[in-house]
Amino acid sequence: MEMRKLAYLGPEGTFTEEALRIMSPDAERMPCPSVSAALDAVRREEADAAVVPLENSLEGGISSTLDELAWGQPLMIVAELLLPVRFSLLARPGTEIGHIKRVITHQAAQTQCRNFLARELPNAFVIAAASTAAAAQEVSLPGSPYDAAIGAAIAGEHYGLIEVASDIGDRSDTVTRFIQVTRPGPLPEPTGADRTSLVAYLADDHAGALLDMLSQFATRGINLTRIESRPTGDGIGQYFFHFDAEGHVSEARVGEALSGLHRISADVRFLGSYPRADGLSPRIRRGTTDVEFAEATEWLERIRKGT
Ligand SMILES: O=C(O)C(=O)Cc1ccccc1
Repeated sequence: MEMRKLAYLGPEGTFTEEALRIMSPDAERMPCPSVSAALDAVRREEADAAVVPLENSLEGGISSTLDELAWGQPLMIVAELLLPVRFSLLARPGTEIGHIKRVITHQAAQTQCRNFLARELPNAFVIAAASTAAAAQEVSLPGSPYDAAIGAAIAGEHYGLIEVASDIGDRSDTVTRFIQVTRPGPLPEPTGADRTSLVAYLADDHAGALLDMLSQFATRGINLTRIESRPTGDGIGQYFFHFDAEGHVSEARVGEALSGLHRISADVRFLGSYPRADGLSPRIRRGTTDVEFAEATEWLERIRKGT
């Protein structure tokens, strides 16, 4: 079998690379300079799949990924992974913490190390990089204007930096959710512990418009694991919604909720049904099993035929 080629948020040494190595240890790796570049590599068929960060337990959704999935040529999530992340302060050998004035890192890392930065480096400027490894690489360049990077300890090793401080995250139990994305195709088989992701755009703005969308899930007994509003770009107050729901679209209650959502929305983009990394199965409410949906459909057919 030909080796699968996986694009990811690079360069070498990102947390995303760590996630990719766990998800697909045998794949060929294609580091990309941004989430957009990784997803576009899949769209252009230069890669079979991409691994990108989606969500963090401290910060919520990673906006760049959410927006990339919502617009452009559709892509489909086929797998997810939860990865605990630990941050280190990385600098060129010989650097003392007292001399660090300019720090570079990924925005998600900055937010997760906010307390450390306020306490230990209150006067340092923090500059955003495309990834934590891009930041480490930048600090390693001769004549770099940056004194330190925040990233994985392994990125420090890779780019010849030392760990000035380790485990500097505000919480030690922070987890990041990474996804593997392909071009639309056959769905992963249902496992009984699945997640379905989608985005929905409002048909018309009215009181209770979001409640109407949520009701589609609620009346079918579907628990949501994430909901996020993102601006459409059309002006202040114009939003669309990301939903992660428990279950697989092949299950009746999830399918019915999605058709209901389709009826009341301007557009629904299906982003995939795939196994949950935590393996948790939903509690299925009475009256929402596949058997009960099938019985109800048969009953309706009988009364319509008058039999
Ligand atoms: O920049 C990285 O290394 C990434 O993979 C993105 C990221 C940044 C901070 C926390 C989790 C993921």
